[in-house]
Amino acid sequence: MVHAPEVTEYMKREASKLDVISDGVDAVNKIKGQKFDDGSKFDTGKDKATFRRYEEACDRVKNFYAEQHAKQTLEYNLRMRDQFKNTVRARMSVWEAMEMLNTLVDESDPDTSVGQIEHLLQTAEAMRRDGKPEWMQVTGLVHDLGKLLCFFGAEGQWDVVGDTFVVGCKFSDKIIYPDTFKANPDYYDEKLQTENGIYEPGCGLDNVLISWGHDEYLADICRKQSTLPKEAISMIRYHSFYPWHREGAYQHLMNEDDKIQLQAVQAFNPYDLYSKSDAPPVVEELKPYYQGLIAKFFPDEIDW
Ligand SMILES: O[C@H]1[C@H](O)[C@@H](O)[C@H](O)[C@@H](O)[C@H]1O
Ligand SMILES: [Fe+2]
Ligand SMILES: [Fe+2]
Repeated sequence: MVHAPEVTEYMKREASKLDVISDGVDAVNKIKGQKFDDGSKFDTGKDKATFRRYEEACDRVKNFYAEQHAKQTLEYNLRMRDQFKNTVRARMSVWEAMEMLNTLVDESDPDTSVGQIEHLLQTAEAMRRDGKPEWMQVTGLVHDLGKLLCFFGAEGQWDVVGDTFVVGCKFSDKIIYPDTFKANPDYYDEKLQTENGIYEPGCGLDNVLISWGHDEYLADICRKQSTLPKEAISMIRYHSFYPWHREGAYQHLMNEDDKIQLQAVQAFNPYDLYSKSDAPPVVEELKPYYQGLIAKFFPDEIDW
């Protein structure tokens, strides 16, 4: 994997800001014990502890996860990957995709009920305010575009949004509402419920099947059709992977490069999560700036 020099430099600066040592397991533990969002200057205007309170969430959120955890099986995952490989659902620009998402309200999210175009602009704007590099701002801008799946024949929202986890090995107890996996057929398959399941220890997360949804879908599109660096692809692919990037699960499946990718994802996370309480952005005012950025990393039209 080639890392552009400016990306490597950026990651070094982030790492030193967060006081993260590059040894992966330690990095996770160290980050877990401290506030890894300290690198961001923006003020949420809301206590950070009030985000992601799933025990107190409304029934909409609880029902969503009950359904998702019952239905995301290994078999389903493989079927979806196969179905998506080499097929195109639509052709449109990044901005058109953002507008299409405008009407979607995410049922899994206890922290926001604004349309997705606003959430994307809030994320990117928080990064811009903090002087983050352009490739990262554009990553913030597009990171949830995979939710377009909702318009492309998804069965519901359970196969599009929500936190993600690994399928094909034991369901981690670091996933929210872990008891709900008792309704998943894989839970009763002994081969799939060992620590490693179908994987080799240290195989690297590139080789691991993450539950199907907007992250896997968009990461694949950006890998193939954008010039974004690997760190950006990881920010997209793992941004919902809270059991890993926040709770430290699945360390036994990581390889050396995943340790670097983890730092990138942790640098991304506060902008995604805490910008949800920012004032709603004025879409038309921001459009020219972000269209300029999009043009630097994406072709005019994308195969979705
Ligand atoms: O409810 C949210 C939402 O669906 C986000 O887009 C996803 O990235 C999060 O992980 C999830 O918790
Ligand atoms: Fe997301
Ligand atoms: Fe998001």
